[in-house]
Amino acid sequence: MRLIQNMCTIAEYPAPGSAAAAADCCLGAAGRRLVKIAVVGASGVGKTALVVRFLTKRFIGDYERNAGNLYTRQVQIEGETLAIQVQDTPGVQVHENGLSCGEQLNRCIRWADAVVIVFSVTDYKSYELIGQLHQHVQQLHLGSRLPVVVVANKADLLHVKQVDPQLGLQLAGVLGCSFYEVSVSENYNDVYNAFHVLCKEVSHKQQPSSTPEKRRTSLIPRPKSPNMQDLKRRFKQALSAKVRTVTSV
Ligand SMILES: Nc1nc2c(ncn2[C@@H]2O[C@H](COP(=O)(O)OP(=O)(O)OP(=O)(O)O)[C@@H](O)[C@H]2O)c(=O)[nH]1
Repeated sequence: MRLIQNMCTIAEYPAPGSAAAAADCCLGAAGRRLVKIAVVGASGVGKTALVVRFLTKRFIGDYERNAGNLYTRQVQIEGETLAIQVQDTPGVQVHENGLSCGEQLNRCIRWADAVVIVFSVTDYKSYELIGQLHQHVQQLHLGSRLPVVVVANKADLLHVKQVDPQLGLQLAGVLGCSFYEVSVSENYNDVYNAFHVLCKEVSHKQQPSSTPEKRRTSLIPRPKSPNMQDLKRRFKQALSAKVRTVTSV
């Protein structure tokens, strides 16, 4: 769904893949490091609500159909301010022979540095999609394992619950992802934490484990420590020279 009007706190960005988007692909505003996140999942699971909550802290409850909007905010990760772009996506369709991800959705996934896969605890089918969606995401990023967080939404709707969150937790564990059960309508902190953990993961991935400078330093051979025999010999030489000097005086 598309965010309803009047979100003046959110800056809208050009669609992924456009020339304007390509221009700021690595650095966000003010030269900050940029983390690009796509939010995917079945229709109606609360993707737009999740994005809006993360960006504005507000739950509005009424959203238009998704127009594939891209939004931005800044987040502090380990003392650094990162620019974050969040891409809301159209709901994934399911057909007899599996997932049907349109080209728009695939483009968003390819563009992203990380993905939030959302399902609703009130919709078992949306949960069943998670495994396939995760596989699809990784296939579009062959060669580099994309950070993914699985989010189980609508935890407040206990009376119509169809999925035990434990199932989500187990599945996320099998897929090697973090897992958050949230109620977008009732709790901002869990939503924030889900995005925060993902940003942290991307941030660590973006930073090379050791800088070229460090690597070069580690390649310079360290001076050999003198061996004990040599030390003893030199010590004896110095001692006898001193004795000679003393006796000659
Ligand atoms: N009770 C409750 N309702 C929620 C929650 N999150 C979202 N909703 C409602 O679920 C409905 C669908 O939310 P959307 O954010 O539009 O879902 P979507 O995944 O973007 O849907 P598509 O655009 O069709 O893919 C809306 O009526 C929201 O108000 C939640 O945590 N609790």
